[in-house]
Amino acid sequence: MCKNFKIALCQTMVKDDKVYNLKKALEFIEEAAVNGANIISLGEMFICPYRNDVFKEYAEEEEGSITLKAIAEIAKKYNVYIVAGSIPEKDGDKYYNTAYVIGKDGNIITKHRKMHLFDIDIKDGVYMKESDTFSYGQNITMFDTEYCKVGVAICYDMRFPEIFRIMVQNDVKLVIVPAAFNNVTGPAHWDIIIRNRSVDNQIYFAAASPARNYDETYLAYGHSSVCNPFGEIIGQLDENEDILYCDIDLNYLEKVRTELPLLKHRRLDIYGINTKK
Ligand SMILES: O=C(O)CCC(=O)C(=O)O
Repeated sequence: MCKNFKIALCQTMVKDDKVYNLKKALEFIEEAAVNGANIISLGEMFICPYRNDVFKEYAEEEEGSITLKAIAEIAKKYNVYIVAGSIPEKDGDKYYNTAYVIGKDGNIITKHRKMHLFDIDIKDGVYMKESDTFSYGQNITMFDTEYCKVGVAICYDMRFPEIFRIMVQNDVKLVIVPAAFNNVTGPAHWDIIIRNRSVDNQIYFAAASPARNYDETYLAYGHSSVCNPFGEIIGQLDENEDILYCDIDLNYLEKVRTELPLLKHRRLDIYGINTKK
């Protein structure tokens, strides 16, 4: 098993224009692949503005999806894994905020439907009610690679530590989270959550955001980040378009787990909940 590999987080600018957004995503993926990335992630809703009034208009069914076809082709061309940020998925009369994972052969390996929908109302801050459009995903999502098992969640999901502990119990060593925090909760919570999820679970944690578009009502925080298993942020962008590259070193992860054996020291006999594999 290869213990070292490179991930790239593509922080693209998202406009109210699907053709533009897809073209931009493909350009960034191509650049990341040429620069040696093995696993590439796009941000949450890289294909459409983060707004309830446009989600249904931008939504695609899995079968026949133009976006997925293009991402699959580029994954195969460059022999890379792609966590295709998220897109609005239409399934019958339901809609989901969905991250597709595409394998090196261009096939869909799995998909994560956002489990926790972002329904919040911070006075004079930010209002969002995703459940006006989307239905709840029902599954924790993990997939195997030749490097390690990888977990996938979407944005608000990252606030719920239970799912990452379950992932770790299933041997996940890297979590990738397409996300789009905002200019209120981003400065307050983004770094803390990323570092907490990493340090508690002794995993690499990568969060990929869209860039900030000042023409939009929802101002994405940007700041795509990667944190190592010791809780140190080893790479972070600002709010502008860019690609973040980070080397993942699983020997380092083992070193951290050996020197500070938190996972071994858990009192699973006492906690009594969520301890099953
Ligand atoms: O949790 C937050 O503060 C932001 C979440 C969010 O923007 C989302 O789930 O899309």
